[in-house]
Amino acid sequence: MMTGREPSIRLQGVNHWFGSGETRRQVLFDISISIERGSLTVMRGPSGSGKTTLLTLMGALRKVQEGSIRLLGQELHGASEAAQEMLRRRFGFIFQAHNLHESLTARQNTLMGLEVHGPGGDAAKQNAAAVHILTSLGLGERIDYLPEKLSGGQKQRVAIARALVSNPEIVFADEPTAALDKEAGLNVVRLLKTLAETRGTSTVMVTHDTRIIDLADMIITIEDGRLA
Ligand SMILES: Nc1ncnc2c1ncn2[C@@H]1O[C@H](COP(=O)(O)OP(=O)(O)OP(=O)(O)O)[C@@H](O)[C@H]1O
Repeated sequence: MMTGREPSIRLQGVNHWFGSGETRRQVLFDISISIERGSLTVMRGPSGSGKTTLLTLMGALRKVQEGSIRLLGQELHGASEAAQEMLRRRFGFIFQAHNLHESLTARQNTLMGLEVHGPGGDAAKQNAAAVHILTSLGLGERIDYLPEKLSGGQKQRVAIARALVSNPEIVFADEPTAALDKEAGLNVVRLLKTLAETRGTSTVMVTHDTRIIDLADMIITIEDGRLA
């Protein structure tokens, strides 16, 4: 369990390689970072610098090759697939390909974010949580729309609702506001900030959006696989 003082995420001496033999190439070099509970951390850097690789390592979506990654007090390096899966259930992921189910409405897609926690739970409460989060993302009028009736930015917001409806302890996001206009993008960040303050949710986000960078508690800049 989370102790009060342990950071949400702590990396020490993380190195990472892709490929094997002749084509083996190091893409991350000696990364050490500590991310506090309830903080908004922005990761930025040039294309190909290693941001997505680092984000997926932190999210327990990729095997740790060298170094230590502690998430919510648990060491990832050497952890079993089952242990990693248990951790991932405590996270929300917002990636660019929103992968909504085309046959499900915004509400039903959002409720899918609760399915990973297994059956059970109070259906009325779950529905209220889905409606609440969709409304706070400006989709109150679109709750029962199918994705085909939504714009790219609206679909993106449904994907964000799905990632947040379970009250994850850590949110990992890769350019979550890329498809959104200025106002919608700021709404997403305000929502994440509110979750940070009220629930201690930590967010790690890859973004180049300067308006979001201004709101960050910590900025991580990666260049050629190294912290700059
Ligand atoms: N599966 C893979 N196999 C081999 N090389 C990879 C793989 N994934 C990424 N790379 C390489 O690792 C480096 C870091 O990639 P990564 O996607 O982490 O960068 P990025 O900073 O997220 O880039 P972008 O901003 O363009 O998304 C790049 O040189 C990339 O070509």
